[in-house]
Amino acid sequence: MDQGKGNMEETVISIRNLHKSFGNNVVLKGFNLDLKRGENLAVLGKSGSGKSVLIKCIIGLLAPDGGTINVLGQSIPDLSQDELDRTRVRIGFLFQSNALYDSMTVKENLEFPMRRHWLSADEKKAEEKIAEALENVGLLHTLNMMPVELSGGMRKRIALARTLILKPDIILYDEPTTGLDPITAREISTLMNNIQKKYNTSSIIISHDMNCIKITADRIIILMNGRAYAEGTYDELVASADPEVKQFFD
Ligand SMILES: Nc1ncnc2c1ncn2[C@@H]1O[C@H](COP(=O)(O)OP(=O)(O)OP(=O)(O)O)[C@@H](O)[C@H]1O
Repeated sequence: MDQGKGNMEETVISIRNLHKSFGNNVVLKGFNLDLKRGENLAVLGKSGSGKSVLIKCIIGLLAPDGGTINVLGQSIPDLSQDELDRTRVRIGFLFQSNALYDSMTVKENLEFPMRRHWLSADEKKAEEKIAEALENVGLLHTLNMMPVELSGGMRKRIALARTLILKPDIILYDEPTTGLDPITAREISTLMNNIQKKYNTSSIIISHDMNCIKITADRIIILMNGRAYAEGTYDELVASADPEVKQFFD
């Protein structure tokens, strides 16, 4: 792991012995995870293995049946709705479904999270934040454009800029490159790394795109049978002789 990325020792998410079932469907059965400050962690797993359930438990959308989930020093299942909302402001999401509002300009789309969290009533400061976020994704010139005028890759960048507006400590990426051509997917992956370096953000990346994982992940956890089955860097896991691990890299 790159030790030059800041204080790698601070743990921003710690999950221990997480259990979650839906009726007889046992999804998570003793899952553990630690995410360090400034780290990009990829979670790999087959379809239906529980990656989305894990993310939903982390942001308090699903209550676990057992175990502990600590995010930025808070025990998520024990928080009141107000406390949960305050913690969620520090977590950015880039989900596949994170669509832009088609009836709003890029600028208005980026104002949206600030308005929702009643941040930055000062118009000038808000404009500076929007410009900084757009500069980070190389799209300052799109400020007054409508989403329909943008390509898929540009829309993804704008969605990422919108996530950056609130300067999150943690970014959760769910399939960030799905639906993009390989070149654009690589550009988004590189951008994810640039943002990680610039703001020392910590990320959990859920993706089936092994190129994206190779570019972005400092560490990978393979979620299988409800547990963290294997863990390591891309290079460590790609060299594994375990057929269960190998199948992800073939
Ligand atoms: N709200 C829910 N109620 C009942 N079952 C659920 C619920 N959410 C998820 N599940 C079940 O939990 C299991 C794991 O689902 P999950 O969506 O986390 O998989 P995933 O690893 O994210 O899959 P994919 O890669 O296809 O997105 C599935 O069997 C799913 O049917």
